[in-house]
Amino acid sequence: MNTSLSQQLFTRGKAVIPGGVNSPVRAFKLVDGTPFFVRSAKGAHLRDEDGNDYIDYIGTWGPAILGHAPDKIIAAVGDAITRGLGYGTPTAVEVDMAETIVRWIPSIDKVRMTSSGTEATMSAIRLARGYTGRKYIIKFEGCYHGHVDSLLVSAGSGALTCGKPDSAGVPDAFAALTIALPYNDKEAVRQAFAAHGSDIAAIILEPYPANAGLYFPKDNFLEYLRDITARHGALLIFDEVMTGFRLGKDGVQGIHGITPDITCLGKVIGGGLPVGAFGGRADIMDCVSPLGPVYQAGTLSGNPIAMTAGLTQLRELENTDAYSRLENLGARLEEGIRKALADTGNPFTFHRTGSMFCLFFTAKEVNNLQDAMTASLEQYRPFFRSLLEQGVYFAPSPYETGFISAAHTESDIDHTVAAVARALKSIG
Ligand SMILES: Cc1ncc(COP(=O)(O)O)c(C=O)c1O
Ligand SMILES: N[C@H](C=O)CCC(=O)O
Repeated sequence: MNTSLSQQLFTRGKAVIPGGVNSPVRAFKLVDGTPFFVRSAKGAHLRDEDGNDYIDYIGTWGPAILGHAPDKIIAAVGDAITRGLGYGTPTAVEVDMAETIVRWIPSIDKVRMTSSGTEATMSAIRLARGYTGRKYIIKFEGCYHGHVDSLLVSAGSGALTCGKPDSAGVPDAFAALTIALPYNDKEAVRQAFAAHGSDIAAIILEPYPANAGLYFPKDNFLEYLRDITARHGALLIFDEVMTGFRLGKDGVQGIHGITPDITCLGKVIGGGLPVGAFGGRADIMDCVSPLGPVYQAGTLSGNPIAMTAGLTQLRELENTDAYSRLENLGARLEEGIRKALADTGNPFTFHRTGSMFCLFFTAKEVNNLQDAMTASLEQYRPFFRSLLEQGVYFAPSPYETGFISAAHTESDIDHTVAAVARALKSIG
């Protein structure tokens, strides 16, 4: 595979952009590689500057649930830009977007749009502190909530990939207000509330953690968190930036029948453009400025082009059989990968829910960050490289989740399964 143009661009990029990338996980640092530079994308495929084609399982890190550049989103955005790129005034499409989110997610009475998932989680914890008048936030090790100062404590995703789960630049005084606990550990949560109960403003979590691999709640962990927060007057914040509208219309909360107080959204609701949102119960959301004392704002928040892209994507999800297609494609991939693992005698752990999946290079059951860290990086590296050389793009880090889009074809999936089988054989 010729990647000379990508290599030249990376050299130029590194001279003027830290690490040559605008978000660390793109740098291929952990897999000792050179990132490919994308020229165009359509459906489930990426084309790089050298003309190589890849079946993509990153999907812009989640937003591209219908695949890249879906015709309907491109047409809607094309139409919207003829009326201007943004006005800094309220628009009809923002109201349509808010009504759609409120209709799909029963725990949300009111919602405020932001320009990223980071802004959504940052605003949500400020709101929780403002509403409760308390200072501590509980998060879980390996969960990633964007690059919010006080949430870059035991963080997943690029922070974990780059070996910096506790970022430099976060004052000790901020980090001291974040209590990081192991996911799925009810006893640790109980002890934190026993020690600090009346000072805990909120628990924030990815209900299905997907930034240190992908793992799931067990033994009614989410129900336990709902109960203990309610008993102590703390808020429960579900960060569904990744899972919201990806796993169905009402996210993980819908799957488990849990009502969080605040929900953070992003990725899919932007249709590929920069969007985030946080929403929840009316009495909590009414604490947000201009109604209440918690300040929150954004020059480009609710940008009409981004709202148009996101709303078009949500309507497509509502009006087509996309979720059942995603489940079928996911099941096909899972069956193929499990067979490849069995055929090659590899005992690795594979997790999937709907269109999200993760292969851990460990035989251990994975229920938290510590389990996820037992996965072998030495095996992931050549596995990743072998796939890439076969034109299949999995995440350049074992701590990220794979995404399938409704634009993947059965033949894409079968090609991928064959590539995975060859990659597994090649690592022995
Ligand atoms: C669960 C979760 N929360 C928050 C974020 C932050 O979103 P963004 O990168 O749009 O700021 C991300 C991804 O980056 C995420 O996966
Ligand atoms: N895992 C991250 C978000 O979900 C990856 C996106 C990024 O940080 O660039």
